[in-house]
Amino acid sequence: MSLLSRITAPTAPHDVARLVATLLAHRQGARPSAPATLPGTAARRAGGALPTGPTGLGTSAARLAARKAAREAAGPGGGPAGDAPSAPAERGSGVPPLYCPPALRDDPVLAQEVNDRLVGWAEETGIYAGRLDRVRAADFGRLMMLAHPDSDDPDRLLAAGKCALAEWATDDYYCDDETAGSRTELLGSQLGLAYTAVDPAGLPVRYAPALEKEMRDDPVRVALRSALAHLARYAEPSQVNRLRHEIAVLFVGYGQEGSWRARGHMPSVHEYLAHRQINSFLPCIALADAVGGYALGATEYADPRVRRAVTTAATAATLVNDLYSMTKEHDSSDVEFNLPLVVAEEERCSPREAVERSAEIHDELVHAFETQAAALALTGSPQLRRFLAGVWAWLGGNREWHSGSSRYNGA
Ligand SMILES: CC(C)=CCC/C(C)=C(\C)COP(=O)(O)OP(=O)(O)O
Repeated sequence: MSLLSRITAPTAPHDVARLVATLLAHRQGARPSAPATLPGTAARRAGGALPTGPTGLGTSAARLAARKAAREAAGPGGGPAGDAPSAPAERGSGVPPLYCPPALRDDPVLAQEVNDRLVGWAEETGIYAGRLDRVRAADFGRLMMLAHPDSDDPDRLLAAGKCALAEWATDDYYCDDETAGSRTELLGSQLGLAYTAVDPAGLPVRYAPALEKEMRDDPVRVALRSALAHLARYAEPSQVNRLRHEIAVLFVGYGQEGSWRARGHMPSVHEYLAHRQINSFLPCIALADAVGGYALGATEYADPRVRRAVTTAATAATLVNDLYSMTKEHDSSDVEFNLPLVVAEEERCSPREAVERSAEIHDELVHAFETQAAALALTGSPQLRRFLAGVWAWLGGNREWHSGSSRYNGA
């Protein structure tokens, strides 16, 4: 069975029939049963990861500051009683069942090979120095294995893993981990130089060595440059260029979050959701074809309908991150943002209601992608069909990884 044929309802054999069934189910408000849920994601333990406090105009900045102060006062892992699902055994278990495909394969041997090589590479670049045990435990190799089931090639998976880890390191080092040295006032300067690692600046000869030194002196920039070089062994220039574009967009998102942090701004739900489209896993998802060993053409990738579908999927995948990382973010001494927090703030609802509402929003986006992808598959190229199937598979692998990774489950 092709990956694509698993995107839509399995009962209807014909593509058009499947599309009609999907559209009708959505229009009638029926809730198609989700594909089999994956181990560890079904528990519905209510958590209180969100704060209560004063409401009304102008109070969100105060709440941000108060939350940060409370976390600092509570110390590592601490928090007001009943304010978060912070007991390690409960971590990740407050996530409601999500409408999300299952991971299409589990190959621990392949995952470990990719992970070992990825950690070795991280050590060479200098990212996460002194924290490599945590990187190993988070098992980004497993994420690549789960999210790209149409490649058994560890080196292709490694190339994608390097890109992902370098993008994550950019976030950790520059944006939201003060223990890794992030400082909001430096964010724009650092992102500007980091982008140069991805899209080299052609300087006059006299100035090139100084810039080259800047590139080599910073582990994040070393990692970004090295990751793109590895990917270029497998990707066509148009695919590398696609990644550059997605990384540029990602960096805009990093800057937006930095601006919120700097001025103590709590975004509205619509503002946050638009942000989560750009500060998202799209740079990872965009590699589905390069990792799979084929190329979706630049024109088809840029088709607004394809863009809409792919960005919708990327937002959904990133909301999975929001749901699974709530506890990690609550325990952090830094100011963090996630959808449940933003929903609770705007809707003045309980933490549990905000989590449920966030899960509904996620599900709506996955249904939307499913419908859009089914329609596109009818008229698109074989490469587009395979790509959309790859995006679907990425969603399943992503959720499976989040449900088990020590990054979110407090190992
Ligand atoms: C791999 C990649 C493209 C990452 C970029 C965006 C990113 C860091 C996430 C989508 C994860 O969000 P967040 O900042 O909340 O990260 P963690 O929860 O700390 O993993």
